[in-house]
Amino acid sequence: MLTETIADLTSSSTIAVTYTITATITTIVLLIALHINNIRRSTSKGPLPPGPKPRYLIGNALEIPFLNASRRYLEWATEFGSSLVYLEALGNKILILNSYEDAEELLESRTRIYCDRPVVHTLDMLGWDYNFALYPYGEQWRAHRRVSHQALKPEATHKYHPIQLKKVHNMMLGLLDTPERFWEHSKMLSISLPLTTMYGYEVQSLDDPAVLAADKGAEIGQRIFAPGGSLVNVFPVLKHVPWTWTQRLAKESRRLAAEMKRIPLEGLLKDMANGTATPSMVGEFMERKQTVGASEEEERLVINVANTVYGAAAGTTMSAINSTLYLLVTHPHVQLFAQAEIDRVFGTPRLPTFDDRGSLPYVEAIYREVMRLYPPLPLALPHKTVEDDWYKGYFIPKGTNVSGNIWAMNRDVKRYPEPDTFKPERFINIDGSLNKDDKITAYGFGRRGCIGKHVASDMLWLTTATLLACFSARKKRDSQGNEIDVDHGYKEEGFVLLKAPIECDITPRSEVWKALVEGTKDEGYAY
Ligand code: HEM
Repeated sequence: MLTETIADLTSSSTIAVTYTITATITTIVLLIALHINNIRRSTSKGPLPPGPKPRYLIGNALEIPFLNASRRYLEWATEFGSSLVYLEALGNKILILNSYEDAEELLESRTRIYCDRPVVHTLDMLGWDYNFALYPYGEQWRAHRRVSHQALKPEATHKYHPIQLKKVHNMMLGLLDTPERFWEHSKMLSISLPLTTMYGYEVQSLDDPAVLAADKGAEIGQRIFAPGGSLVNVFPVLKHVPWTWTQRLAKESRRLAAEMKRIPLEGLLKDMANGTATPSMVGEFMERKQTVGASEEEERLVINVANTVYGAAAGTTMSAINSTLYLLVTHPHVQLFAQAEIDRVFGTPRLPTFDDRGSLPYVEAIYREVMRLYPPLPLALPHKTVEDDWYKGYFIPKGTNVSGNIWAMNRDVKRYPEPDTFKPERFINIDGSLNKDDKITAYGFGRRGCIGKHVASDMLWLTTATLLACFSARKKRDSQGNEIDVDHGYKEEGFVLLKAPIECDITPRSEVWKALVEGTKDEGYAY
């Protein structure tokens, strides 16, 4: 007993000593590296773009915003009179592009230089090494992007139309039953669509184990990725130190990531064995594997893509749908105008289909304007330069993390007068047709731009058109008949822009529209 206790004490004191030595060496190495970096900064190959003055050694580490970052960067752009804003934090170089022209030139025309991603040191610890959206530029990223391109290219997206129609109709049925739970219906649609298209997996409720695993995993990821969230982000060597807070969370995250893969895959294999599988990307691959064979590497790629898509699609889609409802409720005249367009084009009531997209320019303009005003990822995802570059007389060092500030570029008063006002008509010509401003910056830029943008665009358009056709959404009224204002809050935490839930009345436009929605129950109501 005594020997065991002594052995325990000895091993814990050995660990403590190892930990202290590692931490001390790391700190010294880092201080030297930061000092060298400081010297290099002042002897760089040209002036760096303007930005807040860096402090000795730590640079702008104390100024990097975590909450509402895109707005803070726009303020700096105004303060320094420059669309380019440059910061440095603990050796990390950061460039923010606040104008569309800069993003177009650097991230699109010079995409070869700007197509890398910053290294995320906690990626493998978290079990997120499947997520190719965060991969550095290189062969692994290219292989994953090729697989996803096959599944998500414009010519392939019509495959998903029947399932998108069914899921949107399911959401409308949910709104008939429990309109006050709009936020849950929107989450259900945003989550169930990628799981169905990738695995043929039908989510039954928001308590589905695959959904819970993904939700909890994303929450842990947010905590660890957040600035100051984990010291491993700053001192990668700490990855190897056991029994830390990060290690404990990372272990749980790895378990959840494994569950996220296992649950839908097992469901798919069972459905295939029973002959009940619905078409899906992983399902198609598994069939090919069973008939003509496929390597383990090919299987790894396909499963990685399926899980990346799930993570990339759910939060972004939900953000856009929630903004759509908020903007329609707060702009009733826009709703009425769109409904008049739908009634005029349809003649008699019927549910919208994808074939209607070209005939409803005002509905299209609403989609464009929602994405302009509230881009779901206001700073997109950071790119990284693979070599030195020069632009507008400034030097942009190799290894700089470059973010396109979509929030700021969409508020450029020269391109969009009254930029904070929701005005779908800014996309409409005098003759009622759509103008040529169809580049939706919300999907990002260049080679790293959103690969799912065609699927996302179809989904968001259909949801907007069907919601407008079937329902009216209005502010609630108090007992005196006065309108109750909605919560106008937004929170930009980490990468995603989140709309605070609003309370409103969502009612069918008439008994005819209600009957049309009810008629979709035959398609199969999943929740
Ligand atoms: C409203 C919906 C969506 C928005 C606003 C959105 C936006 C974005 C943005 C801004 C990026 C980063 C682009 C950059 O680095 O310049 C991105 C990347 C990505 N998106 Fe989306 N996205 C949406 C939906 C989807 C969907 C539905 C899918 C899949 C079906 C998807 C898959 C991806 C993937 C895989 C990447 C990483 C691309 C890479 O690094 O190569 N996204 N998205």
